[in-house]
Amino acid sequence: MDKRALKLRDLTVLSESGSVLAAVPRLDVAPGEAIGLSGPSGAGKSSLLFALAGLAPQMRGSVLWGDTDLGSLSATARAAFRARHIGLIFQDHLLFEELGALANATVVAGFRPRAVRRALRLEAARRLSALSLPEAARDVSHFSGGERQRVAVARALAHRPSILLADEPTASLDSANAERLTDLLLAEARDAGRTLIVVSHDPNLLARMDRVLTMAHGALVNDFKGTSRELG
Ligand SMILES: Nc1ncnc2c1ncn2[C@@H]1O[C@H](COP(=O)(O)OP(=O)(O)OP(=O)(O)O)[C@@H](O)[C@H]1O
Repeated sequence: MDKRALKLRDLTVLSESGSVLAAVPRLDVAPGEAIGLSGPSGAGKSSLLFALAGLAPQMRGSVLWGDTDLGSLSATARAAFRARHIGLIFQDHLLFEELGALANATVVAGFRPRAVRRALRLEAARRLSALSLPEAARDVSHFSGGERQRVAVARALAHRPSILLADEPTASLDSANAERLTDLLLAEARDAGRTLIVVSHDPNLLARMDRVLTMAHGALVNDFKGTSRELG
């Protein structure tokens, strides 16, 4: 079954101590849809995005990518699913400062079988050079904000995932770099038919998504696709 299709059913995302961070009774995302997730600070957007990657501290209910329910998998099986199907771009990039761009972009290789690691490294190197990044071996600590963000994109895409999740990818960029990154994310999603879900406050980015979901107080309050639809 197509892993790019997302179904949430009675999802509750909880903190380590059991407080509710986000609750979504029902949500369906079609394969290849580009979704923006907006809403005020503290609304639960990152918590929901992390749950979609199987990284919530705790959760109840179902996060179904195709026929795989992340909630029913062990932590090891969730990590394996992520390494195969999900590309993640974190807020503030979360790069390993002491490593070069290529080492950062191929971190996921450690979670994949030996047989696919070489292909993955080649793909990461190809992407870095296509993104015009400086010397792949140089520590990323010396990179500019835009360059760091491109390393994060190369890392998210090196294993050719069918799902791309990004948490405020343009937050630390100037407007020209933000627009370039939005172009890149949408091209990567559309060219390969990837499902793209992006948490963002950036109105320019949100305006270019197929559909924008708005959250408040841990709940989805609006689902906008061409014509606004208030959720009951
Ligand atoms: N692990 C956790 N334990 C306890 N509280 C948490 C945890 N993670 C997030 N929170 C709290 O849950 C709320 C939602 O956080 P979240 O990061 O999901 O919001 P957000 O909508 O992404 O906000 P922002 O736009 O500021 O990034 C916040 O009040 C946050 O402090």
